[in-house]
Amino acid sequence: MVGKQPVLLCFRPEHIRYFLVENPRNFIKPGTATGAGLKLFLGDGLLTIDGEQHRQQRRLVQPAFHKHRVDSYATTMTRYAQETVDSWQPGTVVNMASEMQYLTLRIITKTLFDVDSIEQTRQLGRAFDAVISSGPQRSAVMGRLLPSFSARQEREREEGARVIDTFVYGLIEQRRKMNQDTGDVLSMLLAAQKNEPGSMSDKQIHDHVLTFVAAGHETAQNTLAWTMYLLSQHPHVRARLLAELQTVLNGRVPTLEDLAQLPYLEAVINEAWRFYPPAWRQARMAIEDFELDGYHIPAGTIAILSQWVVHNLSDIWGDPENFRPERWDRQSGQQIPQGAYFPFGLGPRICIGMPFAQLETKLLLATILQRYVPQLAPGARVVFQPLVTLRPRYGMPMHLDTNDTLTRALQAV
Ligand code: HEM
Repeated sequence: MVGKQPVLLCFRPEHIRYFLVENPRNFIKPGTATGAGLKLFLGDGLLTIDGEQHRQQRRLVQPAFHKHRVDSYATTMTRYAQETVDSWQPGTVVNMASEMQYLTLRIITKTLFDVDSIEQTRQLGRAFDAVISSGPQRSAVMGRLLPSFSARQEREREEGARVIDTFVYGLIEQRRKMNQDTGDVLSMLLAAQKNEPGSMSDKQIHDHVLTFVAAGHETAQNTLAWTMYLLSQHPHVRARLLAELQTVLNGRVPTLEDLAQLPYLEAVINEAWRFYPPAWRQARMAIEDFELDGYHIPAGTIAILSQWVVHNLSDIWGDPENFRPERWDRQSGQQIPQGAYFPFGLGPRICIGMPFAQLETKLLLATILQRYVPQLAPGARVVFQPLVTLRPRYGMPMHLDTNDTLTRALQAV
């Protein structure tokens, strides 16, 4: 019990399957019932609605995330990644967490909403930081276990939320005035509003836009920062990855077509998602009583499902403490039972942005590593901050070694 709230901690793959794949209709997101947690910030976006409303809205927005559509974003992703890399100076230290936040925010606002303003992106990044840093305080269950935040943090959160709201409503307004289909997600939402009266309120569009921007960059930025950290701590893995990139790309910018030739790149990112899952826990609340493992569990119970824990079970993974991309090798890798690995969730509410994130993280990492081999800066403190996502608490200061290091790294193996 947490206070008067019955809570169930579920840490086995079969439990993950039970809640997410086999019985999703008996469970809702706790925040949608209590109005707490992410619901406070994201309102009625796809992440924070349930039942029939969720099924209807997911059907409406799904086409924007089909693979062929997402694939068409590849050149924007690599172009922006190159611009970021061009802005760096060899031999300096950058905070990789905020660099990746800026880059992934730029990509999401450009690809999904056709917005490209450097100043606006920086401002939005700061606003999201302020809002997300105060996230757990308001979460339905976890917030009660964590210390309260100060009045100053609360003011910063409110100011952050205001900046984000102004951006989103401004975007909708601007697009309405243009009255033109630009083929992006926002056009699709506005068209649905026009063609299917009652399907989409203005507030609903606002909440979708906000959700896509928030969910679409926060998790990807963490993936990239953690993956670069892991590579800097595992020179053998890094050397093998750099060798693959050199063989296939030989210094040129990666394209969509190249990705099929880069299986180790994919394995490194899959392993990073196992090791440091950006979404480290999910929660579900029972609508009706249910039976699990012979126990009768009452309606209203909140189940916490944790990627962080399940991705580290030694009877499943053998050596979970080792960062070992080889376990993802298609021929010689491990057999992984369904429910043991779920960085994007599972079942009907699996992350709608998964194809986007898979494409983006591979292209960005490959583009960056063509030019730089980032090393953790001396004296950097790397500490987890498990908020809505798993963030590095003090950022990720990294020294930008150039590709000469590549030769040395390869020789070191
Ligand atoms: C590494 C990147 C990402 C990770 C690890 C991730 C993880 C997740 C997880 C675990 C869920 C399920 C949450 C739950 O059911 O409780 C989810 C849902 C969702 N994600 Fe992602 N995500 C990522 C990238 C993205 C991107 C790029 C977008 C949008 C462009 C996005 C949009 C969403 C949305 C809208 C949902 C709600 C889907 C629904 O309930 O129907 N995510 N994500």
